[in-house]
Amino acid sequence: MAKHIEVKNLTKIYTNVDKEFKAVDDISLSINKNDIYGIMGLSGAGKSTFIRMLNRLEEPSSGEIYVNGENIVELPKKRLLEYRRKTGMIFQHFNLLSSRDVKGNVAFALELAGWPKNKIEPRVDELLELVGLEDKRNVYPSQLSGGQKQRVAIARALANYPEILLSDEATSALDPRTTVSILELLKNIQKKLGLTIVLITHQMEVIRKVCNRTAILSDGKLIEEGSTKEIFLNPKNELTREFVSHIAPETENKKEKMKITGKQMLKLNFQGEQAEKPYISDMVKKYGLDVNILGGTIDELADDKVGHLLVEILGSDTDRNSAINWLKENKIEVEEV
Ligand SMILES: Nc1ncnc2c1ncn2[C@@H]1O[C@H](COP(=O)(O)OP(=O)(O)OP(=O)(O)O)[C@@H](O)[C@H]1O
Repeated sequence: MAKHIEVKNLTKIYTNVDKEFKAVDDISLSINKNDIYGIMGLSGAGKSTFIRMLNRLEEPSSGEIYVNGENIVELPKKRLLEYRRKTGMIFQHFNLLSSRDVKGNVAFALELAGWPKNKIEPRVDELLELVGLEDKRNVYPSQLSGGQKQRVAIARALANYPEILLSDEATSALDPRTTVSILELLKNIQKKLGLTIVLITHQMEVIRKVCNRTAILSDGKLIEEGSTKEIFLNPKNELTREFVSHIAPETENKKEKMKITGKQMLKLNFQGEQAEKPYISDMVKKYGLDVNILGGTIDELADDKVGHLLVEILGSDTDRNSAINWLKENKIEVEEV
């Protein structure tokens, strides 16, 4: 995969009164071309500061950001403007101009970029079709729903054929159903236009639905990074585990009880097609065991699925061990919890 954005030791220090505060603390990561790269963290983790440094709406205190191999931290003003034009951005509160109608809002980005007048209208029509708003071209933002406003903002962000789209909590102000439709739109335009999308969110659902790679931030630091599949399948950090919690509260109680009674609970991690195959019933038949199923989930990811099952396997130690080995031979991860 070709690297599109490479961030090296990026740090942002704010000075409040005379105290220094690291909002982003020495983050290094790589984003490939055509990724939908999710950055997740709690409020105050540094997500906004991080993404705003990617187009230098925020100036880094130190570190480098290579985009197609060029360090954009060092870009002179004119080149920075050009780069920003090729890096669209959408926001939680849409940032539309209330005095302009839908077509005027989209045209604004083209006017700023110096497009000739006769080329603006056909491009606006093309963009409105792309986001499904052809019939709203003469409507003002105050007459639009949140989802429609975000579609206008997306059309505007795509106006100058960007290679990168930055999304700053674009679905946070939307209801769940509208969130899904905007995420679907992002997924479609990514494919259609070959974009690289970087999005920040505090919702793991957003990551699950659209992102192929994910970074988790906490207190300005990168605490985990990898394919979304790996993060859902095998979260390493405590906080990531919490975000991807596969274990319902009642199962947590059972887990505590089992600890007290000395019983062993296993977590089985399935991926892709495995998540739908009847491994447990096959294992029961093969080894003559009993299995107590304590909980389970299947997470549908953007382009894959992962499943988790919490079980207690009842039988002799030898049969149990053989069954566990058989699961492992079938490439199912088995974890003692
Ligand atoms: N201009 C600023 N001056 C001082 N501190 C700031 C400034 N901007 C952000 N911060 C601080 O930096 C930290 C990270 O903020 P940031 O907005 O990047 O976090 P976030 O993860 O996007 O949070 P949220 O989801 O709440 O927006 C916070 O503690 C915030 O108070």
